[in-house]
Amino acid sequence: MSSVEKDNDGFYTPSAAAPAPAATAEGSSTPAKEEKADENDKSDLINSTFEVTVTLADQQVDPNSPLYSAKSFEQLGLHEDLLKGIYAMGFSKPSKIQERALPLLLSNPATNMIGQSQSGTGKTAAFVLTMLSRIDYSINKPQALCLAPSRELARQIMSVVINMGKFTQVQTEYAIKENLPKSATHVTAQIIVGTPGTMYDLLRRKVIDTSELKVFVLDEADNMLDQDGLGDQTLRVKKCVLFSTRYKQIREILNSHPFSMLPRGPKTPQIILFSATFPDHVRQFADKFAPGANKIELQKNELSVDSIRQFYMDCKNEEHKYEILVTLYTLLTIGQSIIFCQHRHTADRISQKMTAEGHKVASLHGAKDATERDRIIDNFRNGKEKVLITTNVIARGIDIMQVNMVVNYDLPLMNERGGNKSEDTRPDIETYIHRIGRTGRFGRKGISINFVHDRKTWLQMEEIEKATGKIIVRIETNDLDMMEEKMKKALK
Ligand SMILES: Nc1ncnc2c1ncn2[C@@H]1O[C@H](COP(=O)(O)OP(=O)(O)OP(=O)(O)O)[C@@H](O)[C@H]1O
Repeated sequence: MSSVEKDNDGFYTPSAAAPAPAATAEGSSTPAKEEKADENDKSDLINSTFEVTVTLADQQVDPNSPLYSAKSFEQLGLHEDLLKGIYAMGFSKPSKIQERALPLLLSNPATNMIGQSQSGTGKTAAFVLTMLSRIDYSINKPQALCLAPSRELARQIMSVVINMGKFTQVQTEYAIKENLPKSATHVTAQIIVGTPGTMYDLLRRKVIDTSELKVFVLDEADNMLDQDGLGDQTLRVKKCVLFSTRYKQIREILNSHPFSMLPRGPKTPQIILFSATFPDHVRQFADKFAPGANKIELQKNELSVDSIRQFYMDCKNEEHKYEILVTLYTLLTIGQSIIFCQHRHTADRISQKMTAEGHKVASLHGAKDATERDRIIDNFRNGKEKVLITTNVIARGIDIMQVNMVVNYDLPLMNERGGNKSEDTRPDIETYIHRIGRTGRFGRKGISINFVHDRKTWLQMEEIEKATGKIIVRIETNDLDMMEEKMKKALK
């Protein structure tokens, strides 16, 4: 049986086991430290720094900023090798979520965590450092699994694991389509990062043995647990994991004390859930998924960072939306920008049309094959492409500092989440928050522009404004100079 993997842009595609590929440059396997560092240089997934206008006022010393911390990384009890990795990445102080979460994540006995913090505030480092801290480097067995909703995000997380762990002996593997582990029977890597369908497939076929598992992370946890999203597949992964650890516990007890009583509760790995959003309907489920968790939560009015200025443009109709986008092209290429559409075919259509008219844009969505997806996102990451037209597939987690503009060509709607809600035209508030969070990373300035073109879309935007508590300012579409001036001012 081949499992089914659901992309974040709402489509199911089979994730049958593909033949194991040769090791790739993005860290599908990391046999030796030297090789790893070298591979990193080549893949350069998170290091591109071209043309970034960093306007970081020192938010890390402002107690009201999500980037603030009263502590240093040394005070968080991290191993020296990890401190070296952190400093090599250019981090000097922890952010608020790192300062608050890491002591809880690293304390013993290990306790589950449900952590919420705005997009771009450093959640990845918090869970990556936990994985790297908890594994026993002398054991060549999987000890930390991390699930993410898209292959792009899984690759990015892997890049952080490899960079932060570059002074350790960590070995890593992917569980994503077409980057399957080199060994078809037995994974020896300690950290595995992947998407839930492929991870489940590898667990089910016992290619991944989780009897030594210490940490189980869900990044973008609300999306990973949502029954309209990836919830079923994530649950299956968890069941496999729990079965395996419980089985090992029973075996150990019976081997040493054949007549002893079995302990009541199963010995489970530490479960870590992180996201910028935890809507009410997922919160209860998250509590069950990560029982007894320490919690770090945001208030509803704190969901997005203030450094992202939000605008809207009144378009006359669908065709006018396209015209405005083309008019914006010069502004879109000042830094880098991501244009979000509702459907794959819209993303393709717009990008084909703009390309034919001489503009340089790329499109990315879940219908493209894995190699092409990797090539497109890597080109965007290293600045070869400046404008990316896409679907919700990269709405979450993708961290590219140079992105200073996000355009919601179509507003995100609940019916894109899947299920049978094709009539549901309510705005998808969480996806909106994640989409605009692709800009304004770690204190940078960014702007988001929503296109509205009729009463329905206007009301949807109003609902978003109410739910997020942030004002969305109108920009005139017929005064180009004023538009440019307003937008440049917002980015200063
Ligand atoms: N302490 C730090 N000092 C400097 N930069 C940091 C620090 N922590 C994280 N960063 C950088 O901030 C950026 C955003 O971090 P990260 O991607 O972990 O955010 P996130 O909270 O997971 O966002 P999202 O909700 O969008 O997934 C990254 O480029 C990361 O390298």
